[in-house]
Amino acid sequence: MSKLRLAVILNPHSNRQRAAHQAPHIMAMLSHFGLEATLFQTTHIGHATRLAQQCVADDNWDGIIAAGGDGTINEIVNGMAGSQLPLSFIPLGTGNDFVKMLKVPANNIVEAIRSIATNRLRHIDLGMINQHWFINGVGIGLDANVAIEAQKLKRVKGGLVYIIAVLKSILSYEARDLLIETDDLTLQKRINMATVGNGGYHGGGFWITPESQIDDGVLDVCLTGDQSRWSMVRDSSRVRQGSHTALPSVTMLKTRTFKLYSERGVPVHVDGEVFSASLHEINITIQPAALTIRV
Ligand SMILES: Nc1ncnc2c1ncn2[C@@H]1O[C@H](COP(=O)(O)OP(=O)(O)OP(=O)(O)O)[C@@H](O)[C@H]1O
Repeated sequence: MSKLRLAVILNPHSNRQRAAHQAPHIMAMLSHFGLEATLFQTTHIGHATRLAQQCVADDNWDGIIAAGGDGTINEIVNGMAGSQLPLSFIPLGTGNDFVKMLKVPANNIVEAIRSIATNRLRHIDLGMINQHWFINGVGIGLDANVAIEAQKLKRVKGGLVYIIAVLKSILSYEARDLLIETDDLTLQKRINMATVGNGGYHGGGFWITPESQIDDGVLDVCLTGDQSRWSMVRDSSRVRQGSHTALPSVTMLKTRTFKLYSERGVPVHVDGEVFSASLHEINITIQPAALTIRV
């Protein structure tokens, strides 16, 4: 069998620039495992989308490897829409939430590449929010405020960023009155946080939608009602274990469509990156088996 030709799209900026140092090791390991790879490094926000579009148009590759975190994967997926080209993952990000659904080990480049070399293909679902693809999830409200706060913490490293951002958001975010429509119901409720998951882990390891499967054709939704700041702090450890779903303040739903209207704008993150500081209308759908992955 001829060697697989793979385009590696690496974001040197991932995990506070730590990813930049990994490029030589990644290329050496790809070669070690018999893969023919070419490295493309992103130079600016949005560049991974352009590079992925170019790879699809070239018609010269057997696949793309996303070397970065969830934001990089999101940009690449948005450049690959409609393509059959398989996507693989070398997790180099801060949260690396999406790959937790794949058992691809974070911080272990050798194991990630060994797994790519086994050449197993899978079809997975993608979500779409207001004409933009997502692979892992959308966070609305407090969850998105966490992403906005995390962006501001330029000097803090690793997982600590998310812990500080979560605590700051719990102290400052005000719940909104939302109108939500799913496949089966219409809800009018004061909501602190709404998470719409294709994957199950969000915000750096919080297992917010623990029943999520990336190939089941449905979105899992977690709605958290208005609650006291103390109960939010108390419950956050339960969210890490996914045992929050039975709490009275939590509503879990499954749906293929999710619409939201809010008079007061809500902050939104998509795959962990800030999408908007204030949206009044959100339209989310699931596109079953929209992406081929090689993992
Ligand atoms: N050369 C670059 N300089 C600055 N920002 C970049 C560059 N290339 C890409 N980016 C932006 O960096 C963002 C964050 O990258 P990424 O998600 O890979 O890392 P992370 O935030 O550390 O990880 P995670 O999302 O898993 O927590 C991407 O959404 C992308 O827009």
